Amino acid sequence: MIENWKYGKQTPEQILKGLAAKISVNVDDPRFYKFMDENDDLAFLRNYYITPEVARNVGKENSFIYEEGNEFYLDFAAQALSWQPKRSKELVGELLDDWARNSHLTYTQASINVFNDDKFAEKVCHLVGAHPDEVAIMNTLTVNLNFLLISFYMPTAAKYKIIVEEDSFPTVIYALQSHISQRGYNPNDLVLLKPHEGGNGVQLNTQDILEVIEREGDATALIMLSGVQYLTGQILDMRAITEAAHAKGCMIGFDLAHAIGCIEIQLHDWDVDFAVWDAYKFISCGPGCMGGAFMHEKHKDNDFPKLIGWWGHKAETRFDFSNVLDLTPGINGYRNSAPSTLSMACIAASLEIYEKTTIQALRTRSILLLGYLEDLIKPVVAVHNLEVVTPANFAERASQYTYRVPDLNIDTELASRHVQCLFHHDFMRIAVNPAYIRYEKIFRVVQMIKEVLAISANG
Ligand SMILES: Cc1ncc(COP(=O)(O)O)c(C=O)c1O
Ligand SMILES: Nc1ccccc1C(=O)C[C@H](N)C(=O)O
Repeated sequence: MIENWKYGKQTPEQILKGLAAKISVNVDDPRFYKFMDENDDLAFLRNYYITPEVARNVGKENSFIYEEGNEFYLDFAAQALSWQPKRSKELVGELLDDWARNSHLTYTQASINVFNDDKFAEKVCHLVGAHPDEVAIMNTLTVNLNFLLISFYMPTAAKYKIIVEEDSFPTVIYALQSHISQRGYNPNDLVLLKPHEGGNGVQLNTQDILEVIEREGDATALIMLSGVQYLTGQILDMRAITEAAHAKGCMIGFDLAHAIGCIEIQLHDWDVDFAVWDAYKFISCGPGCMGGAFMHEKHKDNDFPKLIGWWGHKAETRFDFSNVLDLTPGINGYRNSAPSTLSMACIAASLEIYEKTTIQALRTRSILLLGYLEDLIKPVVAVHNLEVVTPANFAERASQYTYRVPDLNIDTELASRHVQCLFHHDFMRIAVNPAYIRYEKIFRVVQMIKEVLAISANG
């Protein structure tokens, strides 16, 4: 599942221990995070982002993150929104200036962005392991999912079910149910993948999924899963599941919201039928920014039902304004409207950063950062008897660490310490953006969690 782990059989724990031994300290010693931050090949990347700051002297003098010179926020909510690239404002500003100066879209620099949205697909495709013409930059995740379900959910009397995770992000369930109802089937025709029995009540197991596909596949039209499960950070084995889906004649799609920018993905080689993502999570393109969609090139000339608009017409003749459609083959034929140039400017700013590194390098950094977090937090969660639901095997987890905090009201305490992470029910989810989180920040967030849990236990 992990394609390019440069450390052979060593776990992140072993690597970190080995590095700490080299400078004769323990992993939990502050000298270790200093050493790691000073010797980090990707440390330069964070300079391309604006560090969130707020007014400093708001009290809490006793807490050491408030020392002069320290960054204020401890940002671990990359699964909702990531830092702003410095270039975003510049590029959006250029666009706004251009718009102010020129009254007609075709005379502005904006037009260059709008008319070349194909160029953006060329830059994004390597993040999902696709060919350029298998990727379209368009809409937002749920909209793309709804568009693609029109094509990829084609139920028949004998083959009409959809397999999906029980703990899927709700939008996926809503979208699937709406399609099932519209085609006259029953929303209960969703086959829900349950967490592994005897496991921690949340994690899935590849073997279980393959068994469900074996059992239900003949009556199943579509399998729709996450690439990375949003609650646990678990990576699903997209290659194995896709193979099993196809063996049963099912279409398969993935929600990559928490996967893009975090893990290595090879949609083309794995033969995935379609995938959708948004761009405001790990890849920092800004709140509500346009996302993207993938459709395998084998479906390029499909005659599936689909929704069509003028931006799907071939670019060369789109502006002939003929009423005779000449559709762009592949996923780019699914584009309906002219893209949002403001979104494009933000995407451009973020992609400039991704061009300075590789997804393999980011994944390696993310594994080590998460390994460090795990090393530090293990004793803390053990003391409080909290259940970790992120896979213990580093190859099976993306860039998030989750544990359950039943009956512990620690979210407001953490927020008041400017720790940003996400809470869902009793899940506490700490997401680490490998593009800018430093080892020091991880050290500090664990200190905060320790402090807050101690208060909660005593209170
Ligand atoms: C796993 C997952 N899928 C889908 C979405 C919805 O994305 P959008 O708001 O772009 O439709 C989110 C987050 O908002 C998500 O975390
Ligand atoms: N778009 C948002 C707007 C507001 C608050 C959260 C979100 C999220 O994206 C939640 C996230 N996707 C999650 O994994 O819970």
